[in-house]
Amino acid sequence: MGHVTAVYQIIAKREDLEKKAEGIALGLTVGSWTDLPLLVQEQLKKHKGQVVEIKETGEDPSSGKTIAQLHIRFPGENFSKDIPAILTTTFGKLSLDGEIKLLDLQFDDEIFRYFPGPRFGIQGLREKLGVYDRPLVMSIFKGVIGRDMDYLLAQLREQALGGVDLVKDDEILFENSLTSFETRIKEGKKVLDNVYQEKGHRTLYAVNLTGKTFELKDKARKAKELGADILLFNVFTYGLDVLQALREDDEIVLPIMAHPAFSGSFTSSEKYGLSHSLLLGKLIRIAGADFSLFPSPYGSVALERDKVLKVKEELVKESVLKPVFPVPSAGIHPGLVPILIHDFGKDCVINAGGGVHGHPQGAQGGGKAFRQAVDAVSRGVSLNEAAEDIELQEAIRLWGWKEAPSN
Ligand SMILES: CSCCC(=O)C(=O)COP(=O)(O)O
Ligand SMILES: [Mg+2]
Repeated sequence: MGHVTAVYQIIAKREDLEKKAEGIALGLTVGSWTDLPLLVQEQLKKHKGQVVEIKETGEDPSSGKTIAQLHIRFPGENFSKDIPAILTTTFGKLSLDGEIKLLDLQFDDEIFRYFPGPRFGIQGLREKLGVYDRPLVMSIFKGVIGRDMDYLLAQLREQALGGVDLVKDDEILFENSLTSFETRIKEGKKVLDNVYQEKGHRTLYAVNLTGKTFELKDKARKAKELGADILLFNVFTYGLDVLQALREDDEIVLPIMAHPAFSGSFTSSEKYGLSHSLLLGKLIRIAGADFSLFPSPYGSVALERDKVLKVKEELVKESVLKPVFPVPSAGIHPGLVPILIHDFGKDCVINAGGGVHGHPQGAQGGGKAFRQAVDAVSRGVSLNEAAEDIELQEAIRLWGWKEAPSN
């Protein structure tokens, strides 16, 4: 039946650590233990949680208490092999119980095989695009709420003409009468096919899958039928299991791009919630997204670099599950391309909204500037030396640039 080991960070008095750990191991599994008759203990043994390790990691400056990691093993006998059951077992009631944060869930192979992981992964997406040797560039529709289809399609065309590989809806664009989901897919496809005919450049469009949970599968199947390229999905307002259900449906078979909207409410605290690497990395991967968006260390919603790199590590590390495209996002402009490639390598998606549309030459100029920045870094040329790249130079004049460290 396997097991899951949960790693928690707690803040408590040193002398209480052991008792707390035992309390979690028993409280979330069989309840009391030493009071039970031996026969019952024998019967319940395989359901009992185990304290595997207690590791002191520091001192909380505000309270003087000890910060520690507790590693607790939960037997697979106790839960069905789905994310809601695993999260409720390991961090259900416990998440409400004082200063405790779930840092990691370590699944053994037995449990792992219940989870699909991405259907396409990095390689599958590269094959769709025919782009193998560089980071992908994605731009985001901006300012399309309240606008009609003509406006949206004109913006789509400009972005595609700039040479971006992907265009995604903004996560705040929902079903609406001016630019409905189905029309966006059908009409968007025509625009992108035209750009392909004209320029030979294929851009894929990630359409925002929204609505009531129990309508999503039908809507996603319809999207597939209409020729959608990718589904954008606000996974954290729905739940990871909904993402998994979309991934596992063999009538949908579309790449899924997980947006981090709402995830900050679970991850932002240093003392409560879940770690970024667990939520935006490991759990997104096992549930089956092909892309994971998260704040980059450098943009407008910056997250500490070490946390971001741990997210990336969970998305791409060696595993039986396919790797997920890391998408560092928010406030990205072309001048950040060198440092993003330094941190994430070529297997990432460089994603921008304002950094594309705010270019002096509009979205087309912005897309070109990003592609020029990626090409310059790939050739080993410093951005300010790529003088022939006019759009890039304009972007640098506007937003500046950040040299990557030499290591
Ligand atoms: C925190 S990741 C979200 C990225 C996103 O959805 C977005 O709209 C970013 O837009 P920006 O103009 O900051 O590139
Ligand atoms: Mg957005």
